[in-house]
Amino acid sequence: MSILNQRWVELAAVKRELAERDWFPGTSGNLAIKVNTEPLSFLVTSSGKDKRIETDEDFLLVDGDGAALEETKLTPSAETLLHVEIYTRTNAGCSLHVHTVDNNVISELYGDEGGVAFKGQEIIKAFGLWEEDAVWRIPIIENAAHIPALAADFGQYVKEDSGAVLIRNHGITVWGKDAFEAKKILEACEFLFSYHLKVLSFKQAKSLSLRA
Ligand SMILES: CSCCC(=O)C(=O)COP(=O)(O)O
Ligand SMILES: [Zn+2]
Repeated sequence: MSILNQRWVELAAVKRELAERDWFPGTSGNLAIKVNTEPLSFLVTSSGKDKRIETDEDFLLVDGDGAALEETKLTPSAETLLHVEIYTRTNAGCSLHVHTVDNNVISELYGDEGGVAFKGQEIIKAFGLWEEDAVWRIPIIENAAHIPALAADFGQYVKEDSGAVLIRNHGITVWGKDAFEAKKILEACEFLFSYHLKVLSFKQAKSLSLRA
């Protein structure tokens, strides 16, 4: 199997798993996987499709500017430039972007602080942080309709070969050395968001019941 086909199969498997989690509401989300480093090329999801459905037009190959490398009627994801930032700034091999209610609520709750930090949670070992007092901080950037501006802002936080950035009231983009690592980071982030929101709501319910 060619590298291109191998990467297609890998990305299709991730897409299937994220779809099973219902992480692609309303056609949102986009995924990418690197095919070649020099010159850069990567597969990215076609824009505007229902990513829960599997077709042979799910991905297209683009270059380091995010432009299609083959004659196609498909349009690369509107957010391809964010994936370009990742592959041009790091050695990451896969990048994933999803919109969930939990990541949107967390981004709104902590957006004014420019980030959200998690500590004291076993799952942050998924980010390669093994120390007892380790802190995992996810930057939060403001959303922008102008994608080149959004990508430029996003790029400032793309420094390591794996990471995550929340886009306020939009979604999360994560990346890792390969599809396995990117998915692990995404799942760990969403676990932390869901846990945190549950704790906040139970604490509020408890304080209300103590006041009653
Ligand atoms: C209805 S979601 C709005 C666009 C977006 O944020 C997204 O993630 C999906 O865009 P794409 O062009 O990748 O389909
Ligand atoms: Zn999006």
